[in-house]
Amino acid sequence: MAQFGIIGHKGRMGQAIAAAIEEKGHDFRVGVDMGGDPKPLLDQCDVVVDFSSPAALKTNLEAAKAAGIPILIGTTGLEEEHFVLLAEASKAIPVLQTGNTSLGVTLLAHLVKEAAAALDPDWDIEVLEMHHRMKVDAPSGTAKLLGEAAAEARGVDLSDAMDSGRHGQTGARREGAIGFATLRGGTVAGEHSVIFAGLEERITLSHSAENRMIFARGAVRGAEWLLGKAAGRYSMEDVLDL
Ligand SMILES: NC(=O)C1=CN([C@@H]2O[C@H](COP(=O)(O)OP(=O)(O)OC[C@H]3O[C@@H](n4cnc5c(N)ncnc54)[C@H](OP(=O)(O)O)[C@@H]3O)[C@@H](O)[C@H]2O)C=CC1
Ligand SMILES: O=C(O)C1=N[C@H](C(=O)O)C[C@H](O)C1
Repeated sequence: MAQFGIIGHKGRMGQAIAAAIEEKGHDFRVGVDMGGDPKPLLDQCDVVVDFSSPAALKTNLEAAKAAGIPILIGTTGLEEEHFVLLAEASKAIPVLQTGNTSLGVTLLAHLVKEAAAALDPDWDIEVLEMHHRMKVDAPSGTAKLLGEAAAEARGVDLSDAMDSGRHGQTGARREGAIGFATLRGGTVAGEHSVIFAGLEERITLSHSAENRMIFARGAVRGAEWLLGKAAGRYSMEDVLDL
């Protein structure tokens, strides 16, 4: 049994993770929310999961480092500056960051990588996602993760290839672009499709989250896996040994 800390514990994911921790027979030790200081609390924990806000990342990494415990970060909407912080923290503690902790999406990313590597570069790649009306960032962390998988297989940088938010007189599709389209509405837990559009044929690889417990269970599995690991930067692919 491990002692868990949850940052963002009153949120949608925080609540689901508390349920998944109990389901797996662990102990939910401390919860941190907006305005709370994680530093003194994390001393009581073996591992911490963070599903809060990009603005909280620096403080959360510092608190995990001070407590000397692994941290799993599921927060999305991260920018370049946050990835620099993650790299720095991973020199001192085990850090797993991912836009999607579900086992299904982790496998999907693997399949996207294989498909993008196998298909000729004239197959256009588009990523489509839909989430609930309360989601605050776009494209989703998962959409970016899937785009990264495709970009890596093609040997390009996603920041160069990304084409997001088309509107108006866009001109013809840019050669080699990886396009992103975002839908928001209702209570959708998470829908992602990667479409490979060739000449007169199309392949679509998709994942549907029916409930956010899939993310919560994956987060607990990832956190369990981090216990006892050496300092370093880890992914869900490491957890599944893909
Ligand atoms: N990687 C994955 O598999 C998944 C990732 N996510 C991501 O997780 C994050 C949270 O999602 P969700 O639970 O739906 O969002 P919610 O808004 O429901 O929850 C966020 C929680 O974090 C708290 N919070 C906000 N700012 C801070 C801060 N500075 N310090 C500490 N706590 C803070 C909020 O408190 P308050 O309400 O007081 O502001 C709230 O309790 C998002 O980035 C989302 O995209 C979601 C699902 C799966
Ligand atoms: O905010 C959400 O809800 C989700 N966020 C993650 C993302 O941005 O991809 C993962 C999941 O799809 C749900």
